[in-house]
Amino acid sequence: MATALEVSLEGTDFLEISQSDGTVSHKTAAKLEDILEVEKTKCNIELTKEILTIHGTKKLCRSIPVASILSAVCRDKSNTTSQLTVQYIHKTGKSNLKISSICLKGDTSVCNAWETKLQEYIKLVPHRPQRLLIIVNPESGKRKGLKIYKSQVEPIFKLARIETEVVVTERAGHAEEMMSSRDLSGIDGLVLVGGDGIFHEVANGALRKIQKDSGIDIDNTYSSMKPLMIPVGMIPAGTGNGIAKEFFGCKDPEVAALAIVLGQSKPQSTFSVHANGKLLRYSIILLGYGFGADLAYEAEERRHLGTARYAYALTKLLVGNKQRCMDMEIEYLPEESPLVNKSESKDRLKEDWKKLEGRFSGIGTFCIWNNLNISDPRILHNKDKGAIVAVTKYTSRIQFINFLYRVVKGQVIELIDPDFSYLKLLAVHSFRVRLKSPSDPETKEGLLERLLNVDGEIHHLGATEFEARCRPGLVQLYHCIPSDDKKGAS
Ligand SMILES: Nc1ncnc2c1ncn2[C@@H]1O[C@H](COP(=O)(O)OP(=O)(O)OP(=O)(O)O)[C@@H](O)[C@H]1O
Repeated sequence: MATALEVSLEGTDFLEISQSDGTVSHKTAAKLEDILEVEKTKCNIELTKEILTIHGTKKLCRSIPVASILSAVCRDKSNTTSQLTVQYIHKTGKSNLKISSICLKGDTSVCNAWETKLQEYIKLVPHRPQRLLIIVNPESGKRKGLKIYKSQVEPIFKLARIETEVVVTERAGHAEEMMSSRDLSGIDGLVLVGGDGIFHEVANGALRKIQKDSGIDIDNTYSSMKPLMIPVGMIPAGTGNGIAKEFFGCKDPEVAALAIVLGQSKPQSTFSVHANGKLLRYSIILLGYGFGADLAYEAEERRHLGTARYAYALTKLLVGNKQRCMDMEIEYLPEESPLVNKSESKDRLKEDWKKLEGRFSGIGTFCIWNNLNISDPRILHNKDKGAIVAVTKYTSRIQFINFLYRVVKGQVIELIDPDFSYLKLLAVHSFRVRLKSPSDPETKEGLLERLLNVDGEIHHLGATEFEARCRPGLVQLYHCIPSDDKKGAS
Protein backbone atom coordinates (compact mmCIF):
# COMPACT_ATOMS: atom_id res chain seq x y z
CA MET A 1 0.00 0.00 0.00
CA ALA A 2 1.21 3.50 -0.77
CA THR A 3 2.47 5.63 2.08
CA ALA A 4 0.29 8.56 3.15
CA LEU A 5 3.12 11.07 2.95
CA GLU A 6 2.41 14.75 3.11
CA VAL A 7 2.93 16.39 -0.24
CA SER A 8 6.25 18.15 0.00
CA LEU A 9 7.03 21.27 -1.99
CA GLU A 10 10.67 21.97 -1.51
CA GLY A 11 13.17 24.45 -2.91
CA THR A 12 15.64 22.64 -5.15
CA ASP A 13 18.64 23.97 -6.97
CA PHE A 14 18.71 23.56 -10.74
CA LEU A 15 21.54 24.52 -13.04
CA GLU A 16 20.61 27.06 -15.64
CA ILE A 17 22.92 28.33 -18.40
CA SER A 18 22.52 31.95 -19.38
CA GLN A 19 22.15 32.20 -23.17
CA SER A 20 23.71 35.62 -23.55
CA ASP A 21 27.13 35.31 -21.89
CA GLY A 22 27.49 31.58 -21.35
CA THR A 23 27.84 31.91 -17.58
CA VAL A 24 26.19 29.38 -15.32
CA SER A 25 23.66 30.61 -12.79
CA HIS A 26 21.60 28.87 -10.13
CA LYS A 27 17.86 29.17 -9.93
CA THR A 28 15.53 27.82 -7.31
CA ALA A 29 12.57 25.91 -8.63
CA ALA A 30 9.69 24.27 -6.80
CA LYS A 31 9.73 20.49 -6.85
CA LEU A 32 6.97 18.18 -5.71
CA GLU A 33 8.20 14.80 -4.49
CA ASP A 34 6.37 11.74 -3.17
CA ILE A 35 6.25 8.00 -3.00
CA LEU A 36 3.37 6.52 -4.96
CA GLU A 37 2.61 3.07 -6.33
CA VAL A 38 3.08 2.31 -10.02
CA GLU A 39 2.06 -1.21 -11.05
CA LYS A 40 2.11 -2.30 -7.39
CA THR A 41 5.70 -1.05 -6.95
CA LYS A 42 6.55 1.90 -4.71
CA CYS A 43 8.26 4.57 -6.77
CA ASN A 44 9.72 7.93 -5.99
CA ILE A 45 7.84 10.47 -8.14
CA GLU A 46 9.09 14.00 -8.77
CA LEU A 47 7.40 16.91 -10.47
CA THR A 48 8.82 20.23 -11.58
CA LYS A 49 7.15 22.77 -13.86
CA GLU A 50 8.89 21.05 -16.77
CA ILE A 51 9.03 17.33 -16.04
CA LEU A 52 7.34 14.45 -14.26
CA THR A 53 9.90 11.79 -13.32
CA ILE A 54 9.23 8.29 -12.06
CA HIS A 55 12.14 6.58 -10.32
CA GLY A 56 11.57 2.86 -9.94
CA THR A 57 12.57 -0.40 -11.54
CA LYS A 58 14.11 -0.15 -15.03
CA LYS A 59 10.73 -0.97 -16.60
CA LEU A 60 8.90 1.76 -14.68
CA CYS A 61 11.51 4.53 -14.88
CA ARG A 62 10.45 7.36 -17.14
CA SER A 63 10.51 11.12 -17.62
CA ILE A 64 7.42 12.78 -19.04
CA PRO A 65 7.64 16.44 -20.10
CA VAL A 66 4.75 18.40 -18.57
CA ALA A 67 4.27 19.94 -22.03
CA SER A 68 3.25 16.52 -23.36
CA ILE A 69 0.73 15.69 -20.62
CA LEU A 70 -2.80 15.55 -21.97
CA SER A 71 -4.64 15.04 -18.69
CA ALA A 72 -4.21 14.16 -15.02
CA VAL A 73 -7.36 12.85 -13.36
CA CYS A 74 -8.00 11.19 -9.97
CA ARG A 75 -10.21 8.10 -10.25
CA ASP A 76 -11.46 5.27 -8.04
CA LYS A 77 -11.50 7.61 -5.09
CA SER A 78 -12.15 6.09 -1.68
CA ASN A 79 -11.70 7.67 1.74
CA THR A 80 -8.16 6.48 1.93
CA THR A 81 -6.68 5.71 -1.51
CA SER A 82 -7.17 6.77 -5.12
CA GLN A 83 -5.62 6.40 -8.53
CA LEU A 84 -4.17 9.32 -10.46
CA THR A 85 -4.18 8.58 -14.20
CA VAL A 86 -1.74 10.69 -16.20
CA GLN A 87 -2.29 10.57 -19.96
CA TYR A 88 0.54 11.89 -22.11
CA ILE A 89 1.21 12.37 -25.81
CA HIS A 90 4.24 10.84 -27.43
CA LYS A 91 5.58 10.22 -30.88
CA THR A 92 5.57 6.83 -32.55
CA GLY A 93 7.37 6.67 -35.85
CA LYS A 94 7.80 9.61 -38.20
CA SER A 95 4.60 11.52 -37.75
CA ASN A 96 2.17 9.67 -35.51
CA LEU A 97 1.23 10.93 -32.10
CA LYS A 98 -0.24 8.50 -29.60
CA ILE A 99 -1.69 8.67 -26.10
CA SER A 100 -0.14 6.56 -23.34
CA SER A 101 -1.00 6.60 -19.68
CA ILE A 102 0.49 5.85 -16.33
CA CYS A 103 -1.46 5.19 -13.10
CA LEU A 104 -0.13 6.43 -9.79
CA LYS A 105 -1.80 4.98 -6.69
CA GLY A 106 -1.66 6.52 -3.26
CA ASP A 107 -3.34 8.30 -0.45
CA THR A 108 -6.42 10.22 -1.67
CA SER A 109 -5.21 13.55 -0.31
CA VAL A 110 -1.81 13.03 -1.93
CA CYS A 111 -3.34 12.12 -5.30
CA ASN A 112 -5.68 15.13 -5.15
CA ALA A 113 -2.75 17.44 -4.48
CA TRP A 114 -0.81 15.92 -7.41
CA GLU A 115 -3.78 16.33 -9.71
CA THR A 116 -4.12 20.02 -8.76
CA LYS A 117 -0.39 20.68 -9.19
CA LEU A 118 -0.21 18.88 -12.54
CA GLN A 119 -3.19 20.85 -13.87
CA GLU A 120 -1.58 24.06 -12.64
CA TYR A 121 1.72 23.27 -14.39
CA ILE A 122 -0.02 22.17 -17.61
CA LYS A 123 -1.68 25.61 -17.79
CA LEU A 124 1.75 27.23 -17.60
CA VAL A 125 3.08 25.43 -20.71
CA PRO A 126 3.83 28.12 -23.31
CA HIS A 127 1.70 28.09 -26.50
CA ARG A 128 -0.66 25.42 -25.21
CA PRO A 129 -4.15 26.54 -26.27
CA GLN A 130 -6.78 27.10 -23.59
CA ARG A 131 -9.56 28.55 -25.76
CA LEU A 132 -10.20 27.44 -29.34
CA LEU A 133 -12.69 28.55 -31.97
CA ILE A 134 -13.74 25.51 -34.00
CA ILE A 135 -15.24 25.88 -37.48
CA VAL A 136 -16.76 22.74 -38.98
CA ASN A 137 -17.66 22.37 -42.67
CA PRO A 138 -20.34 19.63 -42.57
CA GLU A 139 -20.25 19.33 -46.37
CA SER A 140 -16.55 18.64 -46.91
CA GLY A 141 -15.24 15.33 -48.16
CA LYS A 142 -17.70 12.55 -47.41
CA ARG A 143 -19.84 14.89 -45.30
CA LYS A 144 -18.47 13.45 -42.07
CA GLY A 145 -16.91 16.65 -40.68
CA LEU A 146 -19.26 16.98 -37.72
CA LYS A 147 -19.10 13.28 -36.88
CA ILE A 148 -15.30 13.32 -37.02
CA TYR A 149 -15.21 16.33 -34.72
CA LYS A 150 -17.65 14.87 -32.18
CA SER A 151 -16.17 11.37 -32.07
CA GLN A 152 -12.43 11.89 -32.57
CA VAL A 153 -11.53 15.46 -31.72
CA GLU A 154 -13.88 16.80 -29.06
CA PRO A 155 -12.99 14.03 -26.54
CA ILE A 156 -9.29 14.97 -26.84
CA PHE A 157 -9.98 18.68 -26.32
CA LYS A 158 -12.17 17.80 -23.32
CA LEU A 159 -9.41 15.71 -21.76
CA ALA A 160 -7.03 18.62 -22.28
CA ARG A 161 -9.60 20.94 -20.59
CA ILE A 162 -9.61 23.25 -23.61
CA GLU A 163 -12.60 25.60 -23.78
CA THR A 164 -14.22 25.44 -27.21
CA GLU A 165 -16.74 27.41 -29.23
CA VAL A 166 -18.05 25.42 -32.19
CA VAL A 167 -19.51 26.99 -35.34
CA VAL A 168 -20.94 24.73 -38.05
CA THR A 169 -21.00 26.47 -41.45
CA GLU A 170 -24.38 26.80 -43.15
CA ARG A 171 -23.33 27.56 -46.71
CA ALA A 172 -20.30 28.20 -48.93
CA GLY A 173 -18.75 31.54 -47.99
CA HIS A 174 -20.19 31.50 -44.44
CA ALA A 175 -16.79 30.93 -42.76
CA GLU A 176 -15.19 33.79 -44.73
CA GLU A 177 -18.04 36.19 -43.91
CA MET A 178 -17.86 35.28 -40.23
CA MET A 179 -14.09 35.75 -40.05
CA SER A 180 -14.25 39.13 -41.77
CA SER A 181 -16.04 40.58 -38.72
CA ARG A 182 -15.13 38.18 -35.90
CA ASP A 183 -13.14 39.53 -32.96
CA LEU A 184 -10.49 36.95 -32.09
CA SER A 185 -9.32 38.43 -28.80
CA GLY A 186 -9.24 35.85 -26.02
CA ILE A 187 -8.95 32.99 -28.51
CA ASP A 188 -5.66 31.06 -28.63
CA GLY A 189 -6.19 29.25 -31.91
CA LEU A 190 -8.54 28.44 -34.78
CA VAL A 191 -9.39 24.84 -35.57
CA LEU A 192 -10.94 24.02 -38.93
CA VAL A 193 -12.67 20.72 -39.57
CA GLY A 194 -12.86 20.13 -43.32
CA GLY A 195 -10.58 20.46 -46.31
CA ASP A 196 -8.30 22.99 -47.96
CA GLY A 197 -11.27 25.07 -49.18
CA ILE A 198 -12.49 25.96 -45.70
CA PHE A 199 -8.93 26.88 -44.73
CA HIS A 200 -8.71 29.19 -47.75
CA GLU A 201 -11.98 30.89 -46.77
CA VAL A 202 -11.05 31.38 -43.11
CA ALA A 203 -7.58 32.70 -43.92
CA ASN A 204 -9.01 35.17 -46.47
CA GLY A 205 -11.69 36.47 -44.11
CA ALA A 206 -9.33 36.79 -41.13
CA LEU A 207 -6.42 38.33 -43.05
CA ARG A 208 -8.61 40.95 -44.74
CA LYS A 209 -10.08 41.95 -41.35
CA ILE A 210 -6.64 42.31 -39.74
CA GLN A 211 -5.40 44.59 -42.57
CA LYS A 212 -8.62 46.63 -42.46
CA ASP A 213 -8.41 47.07 -38.67
CA SER A 214 -4.79 48.23 -39.04
CA GLY A 215 -5.59 50.68 -41.86
CA ILE A 216 -3.39 48.78 -44.36
CA ASP A 217 -4.01 49.31 -48.07
CA ILE A 218 -4.46 45.69 -49.15
CA ASP A 219 -4.66 46.57 -52.84
CA ASN A 220 -1.13 47.96 -52.90
CA THR A 221 1.36 45.16 -53.61
CA TYR A 222 4.03 47.16 -51.79
CA SER A 223 2.11 47.33 -48.49
CA SER A 224 3.52 45.32 -45.59
CA MET A 225 0.77 43.10 -44.29
CA LYS A 226 0.01 42.08 -40.73
CA PRO A 227 0.00 38.39 -39.81
CA LEU A 228 -2.79 36.45 -38.19
CA MET A 229 -1.56 36.34 -34.60
CA ILE A 230 -3.11 33.01 -33.60
CA PRO A 231 -2.29 29.63 -35.18
CA VAL A 232 -4.68 27.65 -37.33
CA GLY A 233 -5.08 23.88 -37.01
CA MET A 234 -6.58 21.72 -39.71
CA ILE A 235 -8.57 18.63 -38.75
CA PRO A 236 -8.64 16.60 -41.98
CA ALA A 237 -12.20 15.86 -43.09
CA GLY A 238 -12.04 17.03 -46.71
CA THR A 239 -11.22 15.41 -50.03
CA GLY A 240 -7.61 16.36 -50.66
CA ASN A 241 -6.48 17.44 -47.18
CA GLY A 242 -3.18 18.81 -48.53
CA ILE A 243 -2.65 21.09 -45.53
CA ALA A 244 -3.19 18.37 -42.94
CA LYS A 245 -0.73 16.08 -44.76
CA GLU A 246 1.83 18.87 -44.91
CA PHE A 247 1.59 19.88 -41.25
CA PHE A 248 0.81 16.59 -39.49
CA GLY A 249 2.37 14.15 -41.93
CA CYS A 250 -0.89 12.18 -42.15
CA LYS A 251 -4.67 12.51 -42.53
CA ASP A 252 -5.55 11.20 -39.06
CA PRO A 253 -7.93 13.56 -37.19
CA GLU A 254 -6.74 12.28 -33.79
CA VAL A 255 -3.10 13.02 -34.59
CA ALA A 256 -4.12 16.50 -35.72
CA ALA A 257 -6.08 17.09 -32.49
CA LEU A 258 -3.16 15.91 -30.33
CA ALA A 259 -0.73 18.17 -32.23
CA ILE A 260 -3.07 21.12 -31.64
CA VAL A 261 -3.14 20.35 -27.90
CA LEU A 262 0.68 20.42 -27.85
CA GLY A 263 0.45 23.90 -29.36
CA GLN A 264 3.53 23.92 -31.59
CA SER A 265 3.09 25.98 -34.75
CA LYS A 266 5.14 27.06 -37.75
CA PRO A 267 4.75 29.82 -40.34
CA GLN A 268 3.42 29.21 -43.82
CA SER A 269 4.21 31.19 -46.96
CA THR A 270 1.17 33.01 -48.28
CA PHE A 271 0.74 34.90 -51.56
CA SER A 272 -1.33 38.02 -51.94
CA VAL A 273 -2.71 37.92 -55.49
CA HIS A 274 -3.46 41.23 -57.19
CA ALA A 275 -5.26 41.99 -60.46
CA ASN A 276 -6.75 45.21 -61.85
CA GLY A 277 -5.16 47.19 -59.00
CA LYS A 278 -7.08 45.16 -56.36
CA LEU A 279 -6.26 42.36 -53.98
CA LEU A 280 -8.00 39.34 -55.52
CA ARG A 281 -7.29 36.66 -52.88
CA TYR A 282 -4.73 35.39 -50.42
CA SER A 283 -3.38 32.04 -51.60
CA ILE A 284 -1.98 29.64 -49.04
CA ILE A 285 -1.82 26.36 -50.93
CA LEU A 286 -1.42 26.80 -54.68
CA LEU A 287 -2.01 29.09 -57.63
CA GLY A 288 -2.58 27.87 -61.15
CA TYR A 289 -2.76 29.89 -64.34
CA GLY A 290 -3.15 28.18 -67.72
CA PHE A 291 -3.27 24.40 -67.23
CA GLY A 292 -3.99 24.66 -63.46
CA ALA A 293 -6.94 27.02 -64.04
CA ASP A 294 -8.29 24.92 -66.95
CA LEU A 295 -8.27 21.90 -64.65
CA ALA A 296 -10.20 23.70 -61.88
CA TYR A 297 -12.68 25.11 -64.45
CA GLU A 298 -13.42 21.72 -66.02
CA ALA A 299 -13.74 20.12 -62.55
CA GLU A 300 -16.12 22.88 -61.38
CA GLU A 301 -18.30 22.31 -64.47
CA ARG A 302 -18.77 18.69 -63.26
CA ARG A 303 -19.18 19.35 -59.51
CA HIS A 304 -22.05 16.83 -59.42
CA LEU A 305 -19.47 14.05 -60.02
CA GLY A 306 -18.04 14.63 -56.52
CA THR A 307 -14.39 13.72 -56.09
CA ALA A 308 -14.41 11.98 -59.49
CA ARG A 309 -14.65 15.44 -61.11
CA TYR A 310 -10.87 15.93 -60.88
CA ALA A 311 -10.12 12.65 -62.65
CA TYR A 312 -12.72 13.59 -65.28
CA ALA A 313 -11.17 17.05 -65.80
CA LEU A 314 -7.64 15.70 -66.01
CA THR A 315 -8.65 13.03 -68.52
CA LYS A 316 -10.54 15.58 -70.62
CA LEU A 317 -7.58 17.97 -70.71
CA LEU A 318 -4.90 15.38 -71.37
CA VAL A 319 -6.71 13.08 -73.75
CA GLY A 320 -9.43 15.12 -75.39
CA ASN A 321 -7.78 18.48 -75.97
CA LYS A 322 -4.70 19.77 -77.66
CA GLN A 323 -2.42 21.23 -74.98
CA ARG A 324 -3.18 24.92 -74.69
CA CYS A 325 -0.16 27.26 -74.77
CA MET A 326 -0.09 31.00 -74.21
CA ASP A 327 2.41 33.70 -75.11
CA MET A 328 3.42 34.98 -71.70
CA GLU A 329 5.72 37.50 -70.15
CA ILE A 330 6.73 36.44 -66.64
CA GLU A 331 8.68 38.71 -64.32
CA TYR A 332 9.86 37.42 -60.96
CA LEU A 333 11.78 38.50 -57.89
CA PRO A 334 14.02 35.58 -56.89
CA GLU A 335 13.79 34.17 -53.39
CA GLU A 336 17.41 35.12 -52.56
CA SER A 337 16.73 38.83 -53.26
CA PRO A 338 16.31 41.01 -50.18
CA LEU A 339 12.70 41.12 -49.07
CA VAL A 340 10.74 44.06 -50.32
CA ASN A 341 9.67 46.53 -47.69
CA LYS A 342 7.88 49.83 -47.60
CA SER A 343 11.00 51.98 -47.63
CA GLU A 344 12.36 50.51 -50.87
CA SER A 345 11.56 52.36 -54.05
CA LYS A 346 9.97 50.61 -57.02
CA ASP A 347 12.95 51.67 -59.22
CA ARG A 348 15.52 50.09 -56.90
CA LEU A 349 13.53 46.86 -56.94
CA LYS A 350 13.33 46.82 -60.71
CA GLU A 351 17.02 45.83 -60.82
CA ASP A 352 16.34 42.60 -58.96
CA TRP A 353 13.43 41.43 -61.10
CA LYS A 354 14.14 38.82 -63.75
CA LYS A 355 12.16 38.18 -66.94
CA LEU A 356 11.05 35.10 -68.87
CA GLU A 357 9.25 35.21 -72.19
CA GLY A 358 7.83 32.43 -74.33
CA ARG A 359 4.96 30.08 -75.04
CA PHE A 360 3.99 28.31 -71.84
CA SER A 361 1.15 25.94 -71.01
CA GLY A 362 0.92 27.21 -67.47
CA ILE A 363 2.43 28.70 -64.36
CA GLY A 364 1.70 27.56 -60.84
CA THR A 365 2.92 27.98 -57.26
CA PHE A 366 3.56 25.38 -54.62
CA CYS A 367 3.31 26.73 -51.07
CA ILE A 368 2.42 23.34 -49.66
CA TRP A 369 5.21 20.91 -50.32
CA ASN A 370 4.01 17.47 -49.38
CA ASN A 371 3.21 16.66 -52.99
CA LEU A 372 6.46 17.93 -54.38
CA ASN A 373 9.78 16.38 -53.52
CA ILE A 374 12.39 18.30 -55.42
CA SER A 375 15.83 16.72 -55.15
CA ASP A 376 17.80 19.96 -55.41
CA PRO A 377 17.72 21.75 -52.03
CA ARG A 378 19.15 24.92 -53.60
CA ILE A 379 15.83 25.53 -55.30
CA LEU A 380 14.37 27.16 -52.23
CA HIS A 381 16.69 28.18 -49.40
CA ASN A 382 14.03 28.80 -46.85
CA LYS A 383 10.69 27.08 -47.15
CA ASP A 384 9.07 29.60 -44.81
CA LYS A 385 10.18 32.63 -46.81
CA GLY A 386 9.32 31.89 -50.40
CA ALA A 387 7.55 29.52 -52.71
CA ILE A 388 8.23 27.57 -55.85
CA VAL A 389 6.81 28.63 -59.15
CA ALA A 390 6.70 26.03 -61.89
CA VAL A 391 6.54 27.19 -65.48
CA THR A 392 5.63 24.56 -68.04
CA LYS A 393 6.42 24.76 -71.74
CA TYR A 394 4.64 22.71 -74.37
CA THR A 395 5.50 19.03 -73.98
CA SER A 396 4.24 15.60 -75.00
CA ARG A 397 1.23 14.25 -73.13
CA ILE A 398 3.21 11.28 -71.84
CA GLN A 399 5.84 13.58 -70.33
CA PHE A 400 3.22 15.82 -68.78
CA ILE A 401 1.31 12.88 -67.28
CA ASN A 402 4.64 11.61 -65.90
CA PHE A 403 5.23 14.99 -64.23
CA LEU A 404 1.72 15.19 -62.73
CA TYR A 405 1.97 11.59 -61.52
CA ARG A 406 5.23 12.37 -59.72
CA VAL A 407 3.80 15.51 -58.11
CA VAL A 408 0.73 13.63 -56.87
CA LYS A 409 2.83 10.74 -55.57
CA GLY A 410 5.40 13.09 -53.98
CA GLN A 411 8.22 11.55 -55.99
CA VAL A 412 11.59 13.22 -56.51
CA ILE A 413 11.80 15.54 -59.48
CA GLU A 414 15.39 15.73 -60.75
CA LEU A 415 15.79 18.97 -62.60
CA ILE A 416 18.74 17.63 -64.56
CA ASP A 417 16.53 14.81 -65.85
CA PRO A 418 16.00 15.54 -69.60
CA ASP A 419 12.41 14.33 -69.13
CA PHE A 420 11.71 17.55 -67.23
CA SER A 421 13.54 19.98 -69.52
CA TYR A 422 10.16 21.57 -70.36
CA LEU A 423 9.72 22.52 -66.73
CA LYS A 424 11.33 25.51 -65.08
CA LEU A 425 11.23 25.82 -61.31
CA LEU A 426 11.88 29.21 -59.77
CA ALA A 427 12.14 30.06 -56.09
CA VAL A 428 10.43 33.43 -55.78
CA HIS A 429 9.18 36.14 -53.48
CA SER A 430 6.99 37.72 -56.15
CA PHE A 431 6.01 37.27 -59.76
CA ARG A 432 3.95 38.97 -62.45
CA VAL A 433 2.30 37.34 -65.43
CA ARG A 434 1.09 39.12 -68.56
CA LEU A 435 -0.46 37.59 -71.66
CA LYS A 436 1.04 39.10 -74.78
CA SER A 437 -1.85 38.58 -77.20
CA PRO A 438 -5.08 37.92 -75.27
CA SER A 439 -8.06 36.31 -77.00
CA ASP A 440 -11.54 37.83 -77.23
CA PRO A 441 -13.13 37.50 -73.73
CA GLU A 442 -16.38 36.29 -75.37
CA THR A 443 -14.69 33.07 -76.60
CA LYS A 444 -13.98 30.01 -74.42
CA GLU A 445 -10.23 30.56 -74.96
CA GLY A 446 -10.65 34.19 -73.83
CA LEU A 447 -12.62 33.09 -70.75
CA LEU A 448 -9.94 30.56 -69.74
CA GLU A 449 -7.23 33.21 -70.17
CA ARG A 450 -8.99 35.29 -67.49
CA LEU A 451 -9.30 32.53 -64.88
CA LEU A 452 -7.01 31.75 -61.97
CA ASN A 453 -7.05 28.69 -59.74
CA VAL A 454 -6.51 29.91 -56.18
CA ASP A 455 -6.19 27.10 -53.61
CA GLY A 456 -8.37 24.84 -55.75
CA GLU A 457 -11.15 27.39 -56.37
CA ILE A 458 -11.66 29.17 -59.67
CA HIS A 459 -11.52 33.01 -59.67
CA HIS A 460 -12.19 35.52 -62.43
CA LEU A 461 -9.24 37.86 -62.89
CA GLY A 462 -11.15 40.32 -65.06
CA ALA A 463 -7.80 40.79 -66.86
CA THR A 464 -5.06 38.81 -68.54
CA GLU A 465 -2.35 39.88 -66.13
CA PHE A 466 -1.83 39.53 -62.38
CA GLU A 467 0.82 39.86 -59.70
CA ALA A 468 1.44 37.54 -56.76
CA ARG A 469 3.59 38.53 -53.82
CA CYS A 470 4.86 36.10 -51.17
CA ARG A 471 4.13 37.12 -47.57
CA PRO A 472 6.26 34.97 -45.27
CA GLY A 473 4.62 34.02 -42.01
CA LEU A 474 1.28 35.71 -42.66
CA VAL A 475 -0.38 32.61 -41.25
CA GLN A 476 0.99 29.98 -38.93
CA LEU A 477 -0.30 26.47 -38.51
CA TYR A 478 -0.24 23.94 -35.74
CA HIS A 479 2.08 21.10 -36.68
CA CYS A 480 3.62 17.94 -35.23
CA ILE A 481 6.72 18.33 -33.10
CA PRO A 482 9.88 17.29 -34.98
CA SER A 483 10.68 13.57 -34.84
CA ASP A 484 14.13 14.13 -33.33
CA ASP A 485 12.61 15.85 -30.30
CA LYS A 486 14.84 14.86 -27.40
CA LYS A 487 12.32 15.78 -24.75
CA GLY A 488 9.78 13.12 -25.73
CA ALA A 489 8.67 10.81 -22.98
CA SER A 490 11.26 8.14 -22.42
N1 LIG B 1 -22.31 24.38 -45.03
C1 LIG B 1 -21.80 24.38 -46.27
N2 LIG B 1 -22.55 23.98 -47.32
C2 LIG B 1 -22.06 23.93 -48.57
N3 LIG B 1 -20.79 24.28 -48.89
C3 LIG B 1 -19.98 24.68 -47.88
C4 LIG B 1 -20.45 24.76 -46.53
N4 LIG B 1 -19.43 25.18 -45.75
C5 LIG B 1 -18.38 25.39 -46.58
N5 LIG B 1 -18.69 25.08 -47.85
C6 LIG B 1 -17.84 25.14 -49.06
O1 LIG B 1 -17.30 23.85 -49.31
C7 LIG B 1 -16.13 24.01 -50.10
C8 LIG B 1 -15.22 22.81 -49.96
O2 LIG B 1 -14.89 22.63 -48.65
P1 LIG B 1 -13.62 21.85 -48.10
O3 LIG B 1 -12.38 22.29 -48.71
O4 LIG B 1 -13.72 21.93 -46.62
O5 LIG B 1 -13.88 20.32 -48.53
P2 LIG B 1 -13.35 19.49 -49.76
O6 LIG B 1 -13.44 20.29 -51.01
O7 LIG B 1 -14.05 18.19 -49.70
O8 LIG B 1 -11.82 19.19 -49.38
P3 LIG B 1 -10.43 19.61 -50.10
O9 LIG B 1 -10.49 21.08 -50.33
O10 LIG B 1 -9.35 19.23 -49.10
O11 LIG B 1 -10.34 18.79 -51.34
C9 LIG B 1 -15.50 25.29 -49.60
O12 LIG B 1 -15.01 26.03 -50.68
C10 LIG B 1 -16.64 26.03 -48.91
O13 LIG B 1 -16.94 27.27 -49.53
